[in-house]
Amino acid sequence: MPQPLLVAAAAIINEQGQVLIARRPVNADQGGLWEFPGGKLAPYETGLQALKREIHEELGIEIQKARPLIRVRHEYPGKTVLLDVWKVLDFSGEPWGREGQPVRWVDMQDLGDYSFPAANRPILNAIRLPDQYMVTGDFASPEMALQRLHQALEQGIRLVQLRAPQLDAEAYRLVAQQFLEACRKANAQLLLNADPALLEQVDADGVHLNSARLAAFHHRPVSSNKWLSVACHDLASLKKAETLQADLATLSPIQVTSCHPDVAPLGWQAFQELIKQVRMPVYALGGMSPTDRDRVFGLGGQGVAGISCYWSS
Ligand SMILES: Nc1nc2c([nH]c(=O)n2[C@H]2C[C@H](O)[C@@H](COP(=O)(O)OP(=O)(O)OP(=O)(O)O)O2)c(=O)[nH]1
Ligand SMILES: [Mg+2]
Repeated sequence: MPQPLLVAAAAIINEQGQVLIARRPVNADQGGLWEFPGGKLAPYETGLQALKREIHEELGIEIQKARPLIRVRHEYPGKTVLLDVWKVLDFSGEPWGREGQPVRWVDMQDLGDYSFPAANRPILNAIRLPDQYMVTGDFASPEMALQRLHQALEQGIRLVQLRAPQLDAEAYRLVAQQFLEACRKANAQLLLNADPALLEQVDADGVHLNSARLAAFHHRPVSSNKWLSVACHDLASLKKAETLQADLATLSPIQVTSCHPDVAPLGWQAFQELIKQVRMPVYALGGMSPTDRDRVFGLGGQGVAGISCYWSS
């Protein structure tokens, strides 16, 4: 494999939740396209050092605090880049295009209106997805499920997967419809762990494919304006998720879990090694707690997914 060109780039988000993008010069590589500000690492620089230097040079601001968001390796004809993208949590100054480049604050939902380099698709997904992903656990009645959903939404959960293998298709549809209404009111996103065709009846934000469905599909089963989430357990399933052009994946079990106590966990090192090999936001699932998020960021993951840590009475 060719040595990639190392590039640090910043996802800078303001108090209104808008993202800062800049336009690349027309005569540059990927010229005329929009980008996340940043640039090449100088020799002996770490990603964060390069980020701070480039952002000061290009935008005139000082990064106070940032955390890793996603690392994307991409092969362009004649050039391989490894984009080390950071989420800026605090900065001082007012950004402006110091090199004459147009810069613009863009609403999250409008990012799709701009053309970015091909490498950027996973970055755009990583920016739009939260760092916690709740998967529903057991419930005795739809009322109980809704009550638990409300608790989780109150605690800040903004991405929900309705997993209910105990329900038949009709019962699942009814609960999904109620979940969708509750999620819409809370500005949260709902993914259906169900046949993707159900999206025609329940207009949720996307679907999550379990292992059986992942194996059954050969093409992306949902349109590009819906999320495609995939359950992965090893490199083969992550690669299959990439083939389906999935937007996000869960990788499990990372630790021992109460729901699958007999399955050997992957552990943190395997989590890091596996996600390096795909271009997708990946959530750590299995024996997680919200406090594991910083560790997950450091290893290149999107955040934490869980049943028991979010779905509790
Ligand atoms: N900064 C940035 N670069 C990106 C993005 N997406 C993407 O494919 N790239 C590619 C384009 C380039 O091949 C490479 C960045 O290199 P660059 O030449 O812009 O780096 P630089 O800012 O140090 O530029 P320069 O000082 O050498 O002119 O990464 C992105 O979102 N932001
Ligand atoms: Mg640059």
